[in-house]
Amino acid sequence: MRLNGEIQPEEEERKVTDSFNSQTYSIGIGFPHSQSHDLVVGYALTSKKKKSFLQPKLLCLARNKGIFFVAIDLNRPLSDQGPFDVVLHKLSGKDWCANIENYRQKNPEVTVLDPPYAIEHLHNRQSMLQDVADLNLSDCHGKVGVPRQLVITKDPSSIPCEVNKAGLKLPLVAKPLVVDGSAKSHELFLAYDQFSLAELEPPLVLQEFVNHGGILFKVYIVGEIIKVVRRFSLPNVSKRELEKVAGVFRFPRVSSAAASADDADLEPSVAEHPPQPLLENLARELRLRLGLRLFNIDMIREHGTRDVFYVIDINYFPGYGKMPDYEHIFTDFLLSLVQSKHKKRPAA
Ligand SMILES: Nc1ncnc2c1ncn2[C@@H]1O[C@H](COP(=O)(O)OP(=O)(O)OP(=O)(O)O)[C@@H](O)[C@H]1O
Ligand SMILES: O=P(O)(O)O[C@H]1[C@H](OP(=O)(O)O)[C@@H](OP(=O)(O)O)[C@@H](O)[C@@H](O)[C@@H]1OP(=O)(O)O
Ligand SMILES: [Mg+2]
Ligand SMILES: [Mg+2]
Repeated sequence: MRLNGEIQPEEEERKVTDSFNSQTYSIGIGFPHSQSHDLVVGYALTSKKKKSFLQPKLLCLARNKGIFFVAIDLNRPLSDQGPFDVVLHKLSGKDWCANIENYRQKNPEVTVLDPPYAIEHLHNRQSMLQDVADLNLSDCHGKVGVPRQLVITKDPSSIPCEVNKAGLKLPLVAKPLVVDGSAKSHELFLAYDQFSLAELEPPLVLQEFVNHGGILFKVYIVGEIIKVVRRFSLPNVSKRELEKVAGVFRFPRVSSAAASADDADLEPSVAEHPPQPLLENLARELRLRLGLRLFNIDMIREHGTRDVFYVIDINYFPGYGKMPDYEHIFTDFLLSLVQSKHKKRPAA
């Protein structure tokens, strides 16, 4: 069976191979299990996301489990397409948000991952961390907070004074306030003195830099599943360095690199993952409060402590393609959505 618009593993394989001009790897294409109802997942994703997420290994496994991925045609009304059981989306723009929200309300039987108003909450670096700050999570397994931060919306010349008034400690990480998927919204700076910050362009968030031994934990959430990976991050800034250096310095997307720090030879006190019960608490609370099922959390451990953690970033529908075992985790998650829907349905 081929659904209208369904992406085939072999098609995706060809595309991936063509675009990277790399070695072709062969994938066995199985037949869907005979199930009373296959699961149709409509997707609306950027081409970058399609490439990283819809990998042949995901499409193959999905097909074997009776899950079919179908591209949503953005030039046709959503109501004319499908029917879908699930809609996966990550696209920017007000039109798309209005469109998908309207579809969601008219089709309550379709699971839209996730509601656009909930995703919107993560598009601002102040609102994205508000729920973590409100949580004030501190239990016997550790403490999770957010670094102190200040929002600057206008007049960069007022920054030095605002930073003093707020009593923020240097160095500071300057981040664009709005995260809209553009490269610019990931342009970050490290500021060693408050005067140089006047060079930057608001709207910005100025966040205290927390020494964390150069290692960051990416906590991926897929529904109820949590998967943690280690990534390289910025090194500690010593007092001596802070006294000697002045200025603002742009730094690269160090922790987004596919190279994982999982196999690196690290100091155990830096490398040790955050305690599982703490992560479970945090993930459960954020899932509920944010109303999202697909996101990741960037977490760091304050250097020299065992159990003081900070959340510095939350991302919607992150790069799951880099998460080990993502194809199994994701297909199981999609199937669980339908199973829980059937359970909820009252007996006829
Ligand atoms: N407050 C902080 N203290 C220490 N390091 C930080 C802090 N904020 C950011 N960093 C470092 O800068 C990196 C990028 O910051 P952040 O994750 O906020 O940006 P982003 O552009 O949203 O990244 P992503 O690619 O994860 O979306 C972090 O992964 C971490 O290495
Ligand atoms: O670049 P990747 O695909 O790996 O995914 C990154 C993703 O980019 P994409 O959604 O365009 O793919 C980013 O989204 P935007 O903020 O730019 O919207 C953000 O979520 C990063 O945190 C992800 O990296 P990860 O946190 O998983 O390392
Ligand atoms: Mg980040
Ligand atoms: Mg981010």
